[in-house]
Amino acid sequence: MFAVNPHHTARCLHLWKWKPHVCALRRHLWGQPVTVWGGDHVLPTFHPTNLRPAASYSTKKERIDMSEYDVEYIRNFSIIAHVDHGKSTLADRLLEITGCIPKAASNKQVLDKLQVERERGITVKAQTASLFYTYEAKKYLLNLIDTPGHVDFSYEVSRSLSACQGVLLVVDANEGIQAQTVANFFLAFEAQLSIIPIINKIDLKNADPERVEKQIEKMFDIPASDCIRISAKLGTNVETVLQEVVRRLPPPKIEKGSPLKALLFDSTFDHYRGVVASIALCGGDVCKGNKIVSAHSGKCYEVNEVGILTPEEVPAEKLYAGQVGYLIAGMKDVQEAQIGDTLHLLKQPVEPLPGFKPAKPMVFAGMFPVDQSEYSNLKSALEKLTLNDSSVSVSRDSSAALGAGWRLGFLGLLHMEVFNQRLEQEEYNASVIMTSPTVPYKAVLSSPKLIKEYGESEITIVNPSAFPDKSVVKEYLEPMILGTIISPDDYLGKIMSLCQTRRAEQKSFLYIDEHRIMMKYLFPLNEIVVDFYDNLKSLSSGYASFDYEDAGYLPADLVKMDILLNGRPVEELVTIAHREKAYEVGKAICERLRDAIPRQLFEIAVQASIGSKIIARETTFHASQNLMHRRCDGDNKETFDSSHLTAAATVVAKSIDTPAILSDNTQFLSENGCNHKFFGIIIFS
Ligand SMILES: Nc1nc2c(ncn2[C@@H]2O[C@H](COP(=O)(O)OP(=O)(O)OP(=O)(O)O)[C@@H](O)[C@H]2O)c(=O)[nH]1
Repeated sequence: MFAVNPHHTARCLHLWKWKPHVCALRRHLWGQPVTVWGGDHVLPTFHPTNLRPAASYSTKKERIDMSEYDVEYIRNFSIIAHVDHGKSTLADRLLEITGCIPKAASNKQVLDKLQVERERGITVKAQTASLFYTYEAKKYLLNLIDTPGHVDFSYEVSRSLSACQGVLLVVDANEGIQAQTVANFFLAFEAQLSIIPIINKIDLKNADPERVEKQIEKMFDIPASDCIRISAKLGTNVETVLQEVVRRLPPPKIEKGSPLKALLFDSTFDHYRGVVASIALCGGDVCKGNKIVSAHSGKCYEVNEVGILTPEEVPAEKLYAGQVGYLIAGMKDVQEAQIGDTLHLLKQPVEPLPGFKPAKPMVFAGMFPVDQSEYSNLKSALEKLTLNDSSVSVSRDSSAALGAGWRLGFLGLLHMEVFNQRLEQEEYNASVIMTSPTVPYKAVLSSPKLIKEYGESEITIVNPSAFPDKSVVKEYLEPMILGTIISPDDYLGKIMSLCQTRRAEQKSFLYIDEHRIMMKYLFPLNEIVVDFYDNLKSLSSGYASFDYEDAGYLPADLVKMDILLNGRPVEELVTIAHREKAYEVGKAICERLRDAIPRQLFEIAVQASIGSKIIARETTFHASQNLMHRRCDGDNKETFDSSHLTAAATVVAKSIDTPAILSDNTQFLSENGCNHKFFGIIIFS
């Protein structure tokens, strides 16, 4: 549709020197959107001090002997909790007590190793650490998995739980049970794991552990006396946690006498060594030189290395039944390490383990290289990163304005932002343009010709520009979610009216203590995916929490809305809206585009249309109008953003045949870790 303008591309590239982040253009236009281990020879910095002195562990690559840890002395557990309730801080203390890391005030969220985790202060990738703990004169091997708290990463939690027999359910002594506490409890409960409730942050002035214990008793039917009160920050009572892990959690169930049967529950990619697979051994043992087979692909590999994480890699002579560790076996192709796969020895097949339900993407967006010559580099970066994050779905996509790219599916917007940030950071160093996110709609086709073409009558639409016309469709379906909101009852009225404006239907209502309520609502996914959580947080002064689960599809009266610039439809700006809200959405997009497109010496008509009917129109400001949109951050440094903004700027620029330069925006880090940005201006030169 539009020719690529090299002048524009060069300018965009120039702007990329600021290392842009993902922006929520949608916020603006639509009203609101592992560690990679060191090289083979990198030695672990930390080590189980109770096994060998530090001095002997500095130059040679030694192999640890894991044979003394018989299954009855093994405990595999995850730490689960609502966001910020202190999982990673508790993990730090457990690592210190067991000597995995030296005690130091600087130990802060040691297991959050990714740059994105450190910058955002949240866990996005589950992380394993093997702790060695002596209790009543017996040596125990405790395998701990620190998990993320945010709903977008609950897939990481459910995978981690498959390698465990128990969990530490951490609850903040001040905030009490929150939405993700409930969601995580049920994940553990459904997996039939033993649950140890931990009341954390008892050092806080407003801590009320008694109230939280009562909540736990009422909500989860766990006696208050089972709760352990701790301060992970100060280390108060943390040793008790270790003792209770040994006492209350069962050892792993293994198949005695079985040959190797290992669950591949996570993987990371190392540029030098290929796939580093996290495995839990349900039977048999594995060591260097073994020939193993993937039950999923039938491919055979020779094991190069096995080991444990302390949390750094420590190679082991052998891993035994019940143990959790890592395995490197020359899997070079990213498709080879299927999460949920069962590994067994060559010629000794076993019944494969049940595996995992594949992750279901909730949000889709287009991703394009800034410069098309970067396509193959970006492709390889994407392949590698998707190995570290298998919950992202990838398919090819192309756009007239943005060239060849991909359509990616994410578990939520935070997930999408984190994925992009990782792509730009770490060793991938890729510059990308992201288009506005959309949810996956479905259409039940009525046209026999189309049914034949697609090979099925129900199709999923992940790209709004491919939304089929009403004339060939029996009905449209939209994705639904069951949302859980927990809040003090003071905000009840405001929350209920917010939910009403989002087309939600209340399903249940419960007081979890005298003042806190838990409500369940059925929402269209599209209504909550972008700004719902922020609105909820701001109207409840930060006290309400929100979590959701998939609730299938329901019929909906959907329409495809085109956005026209000077009468020309712009493919990349197509959006899908509910008919009831189409006018509101169209008007908001037009107004934002009007503000976003800088003043010209001529006027630009911005219109929203459904079919041939124009439903909203705005005209851009004339150059003579003195309008100032600039916004700067606290330090008065200009920050700006590339992704969605650039997608819009590029298509807008091409639509009016003018090169674009992007300018400043502001950003803030909301409480749930979402990095939201607003852009201020697009200047055309
Ligand atoms: N006062 C106090 N603060 C704590 C305690 N434990 C954790 N914190 C603080 O709570 C904040 C969140 O702690 P994290 O350990 O990152 O929480 P998390 O549950 O791992 O967070 P996510 O991984 O993002 O879900 C940090 O600022 C910690 O310093 C505690 O016992 N007392």
